[in-house]
Amino acid sequence: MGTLQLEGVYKDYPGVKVLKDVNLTITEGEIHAIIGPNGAGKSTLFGVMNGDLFAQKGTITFEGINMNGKGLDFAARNGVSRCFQVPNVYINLTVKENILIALMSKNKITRNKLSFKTFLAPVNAYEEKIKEVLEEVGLSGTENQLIYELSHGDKKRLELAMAITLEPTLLLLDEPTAGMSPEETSEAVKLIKKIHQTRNLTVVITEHDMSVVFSLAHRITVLDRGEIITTDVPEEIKKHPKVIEIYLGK
Ligand SMILES: Nc1ncnc2c1ncn2[C@@H]1O[C@H](COP(=O)(O)OP(=O)(O)OP(=O)(O)O)[C@@H](O)[C@H]1O
Repeated sequence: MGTLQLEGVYKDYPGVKVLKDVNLTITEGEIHAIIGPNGAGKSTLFGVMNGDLFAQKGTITFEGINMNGKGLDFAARNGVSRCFQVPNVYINLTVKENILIALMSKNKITRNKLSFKTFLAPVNAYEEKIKEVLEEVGLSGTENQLIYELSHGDKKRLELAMAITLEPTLLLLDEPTAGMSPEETSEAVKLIKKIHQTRNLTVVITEHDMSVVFSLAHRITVLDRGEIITTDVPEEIKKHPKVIEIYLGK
């Protein structure tokens, strides 16, 4: 459970070759960080990992299931959830309604199959679950707030709540602390650690903030111009010449 395998993966956009022969195993239960300079292909790699993007060559399997290009819904149904750099939340709805949408999609209830009355009915049934998940991410009491009233950090917490509502075994977090204040960043690190532990998850993050990477990751993969330079434990990564060149400017 929870192992993601990429073998010989190539991903091009029209006229741009991005991922080149990517071979990577994300091991069950680890927190694995993907780092690299801007444009290295980190977001593209994420898109390929959860089937949002189709890799022209290679295989992507999660728990033995082929994920390549199968789409976000397929990934979510098979235990893979993703949070985006810019929180992917419904801005015209309340916090509670956002969680409700995630819960309903998990239970395959689609709005167009239901009358408005029955669409609203599950709210009561899910009330307890909504409360629990908001408490888990530190958003208790915000149920009826509209999204524009939330701080950036709280929008990220809400997106995380929506992702874990889907009960994934693999959670992909694309720059989980981007745009956060130092206080929000340190809270986000604590929250990711807690959720990883209590939910027994495999987690992959991309992140530019090396203090976040080194406080979270068990293993780190360095990506440069679409190629994996190395995958190793943090102590070794800190000594790697390419990492020193990119991140410490030497
Ligand atoms: N939809 C697209 N069409 C064409 N080229 C794209 C597309 N998306 C990304 N690229 C290009 O692919 C390369 C890798 O982009 P990607 O966003 O994956 O890198 P990244 O490492 O996540 O960068 P950053 O750290 O800036 O977010 C870049 O050269 C980018 O311009």
